[in-house]
Amino acid sequence: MTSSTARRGATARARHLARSAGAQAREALQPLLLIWRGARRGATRGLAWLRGTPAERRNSTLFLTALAVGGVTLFVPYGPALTAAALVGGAAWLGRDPDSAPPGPAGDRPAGDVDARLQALYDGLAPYLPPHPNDPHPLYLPGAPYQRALVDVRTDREGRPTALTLRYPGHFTDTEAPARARIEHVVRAKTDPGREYLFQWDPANTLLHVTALEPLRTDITTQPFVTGPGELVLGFTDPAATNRLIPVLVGAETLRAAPLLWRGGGRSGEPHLLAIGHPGSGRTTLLRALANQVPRHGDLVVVDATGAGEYAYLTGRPGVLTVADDPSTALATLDWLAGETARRTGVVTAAKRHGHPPPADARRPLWVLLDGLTELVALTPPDRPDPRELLSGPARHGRGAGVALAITDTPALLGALPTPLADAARARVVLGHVRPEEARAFLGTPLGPAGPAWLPPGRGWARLGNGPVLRLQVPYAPDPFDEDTGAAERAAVLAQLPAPTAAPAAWGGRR
Ligand SMILES: Nc1ncnc2c1ncn2[C@@H]1O[C@H](COP(=O)(O)OP(=O)(O)OP(=O)(O)O)[C@@H](O)[C@H]1O
Repeated sequence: MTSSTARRGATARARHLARSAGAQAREALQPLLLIWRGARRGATRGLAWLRGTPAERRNSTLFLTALAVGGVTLFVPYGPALTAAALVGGAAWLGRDPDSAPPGPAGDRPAGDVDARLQALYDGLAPYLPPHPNDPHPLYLPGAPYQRALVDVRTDREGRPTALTLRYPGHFTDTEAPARARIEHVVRAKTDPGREYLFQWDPANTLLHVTALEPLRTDITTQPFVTGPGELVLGFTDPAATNRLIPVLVGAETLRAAPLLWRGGGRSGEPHLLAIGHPGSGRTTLLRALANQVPRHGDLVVVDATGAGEYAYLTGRPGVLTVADDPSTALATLDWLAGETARRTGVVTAAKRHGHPPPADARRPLWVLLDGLTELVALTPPDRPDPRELLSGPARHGRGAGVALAITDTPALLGALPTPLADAARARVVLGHVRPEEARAFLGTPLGPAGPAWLPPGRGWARLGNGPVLRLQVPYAPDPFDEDTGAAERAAVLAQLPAPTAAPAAWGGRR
């Protein structure tokens, strides 16, 4: 052994001894550190409580506490020892390991970061929640500690807030959507703009509960989903929002995911669907995801006003009546649809009148998917009927005739819908970011969870009838004929569909 090797060995031994001595000392001092940490946390929370509580309540609570503690210390046998034990026990409980400790920024590992972030949030909110002139104890004062108004803060391991409750002054206009939106905007911007938050306002207690939501999965691809007859999967949502999970294949793994199901057409409370979004938000993908599921449930008609040929792969497959992707064929198809709905309605009514079940050709579900209503209106020659008028009959009578419409468009569609269509299209989907007032007008209620600054394509919200607004991620349903589509995705789409039986006809296989 050389002398340098011997020196290195001695140094390593010395380091090892020092490390284990340090570890033993830390272990021996652990209870004291625990109590010290707990005492600091207790003091911080106590101070926050003192600052944030109105004087009358604060004084009466302090008086009662002092009375109880004094009474126990002076008059109960072993009172002083009991009081000391309670204080030490309380401090030890508060000082438990950060991960199991009661949530709160103070004393946790990334405390500096968390405190700075929460203080920035508090300071950012202060201008929007100014004190009332007569309020002697304002909740929000520039420069005041954030603990005055931000309570119940929970953070993740990186120190980012995952849940918090903020108190706001009683005079804040919490019933007005723009005022709420301003506060929600500040909270998002100052905590983590990349995350999605659920804002729950509690006007009765002047509290706002903020919860960071886990992102929805974006890796579910179109596939034969396990659904009941007549149910189509619009996409997937939060498991807590539905009472149903279905198996889905992601890569080689089978997972359980929460589907958002739409039952269109006959006997449905939401017989028709409207989806709005800006270009690139995933409207075509939503319709393709629906189209791939239809052949198992009924007949399919596709009207593609975009003319991009993104549904051509459906042409000639059993159950696909037509794929109309030029304006003239599209208008002829809608004309036929109006007549077909009237025919079915007449047949069903006559059968009922005679006490017979309606014949199969009037009952077979017919799903009509229309991509780009406004575009089709713009392309319609002046001497042809307006497509919106052609859709009014199917919208009004579709429920009884087994006809379901699913229409996508831009948010501009809102003001231009004929009443029968607007009334009957009770399944509504918003894809991507649209203006809050547009979302509110379209869904009939404000968006619940506010989206992050960036949304992946196919991400949005859905509302079925008068139900709640739910988060939605549409499954990836690419055009298998697109050269950018990967081989696995192409195979997945084609495997979902019955093989074509006919060569593409001039205007599909219209019957
Ligand atoms: N659920 C999804 N998962 C993954 N990628 C998606 C999803 N939805 C859409 N995309 C991708 O986003 C892009 C735009 O989608 P899509 O064509 O469906 O949007 P659009 O609203 O119809 O827009 P445009 O009118 O411009 O076609 C496409 O590249 C598509 O593959």
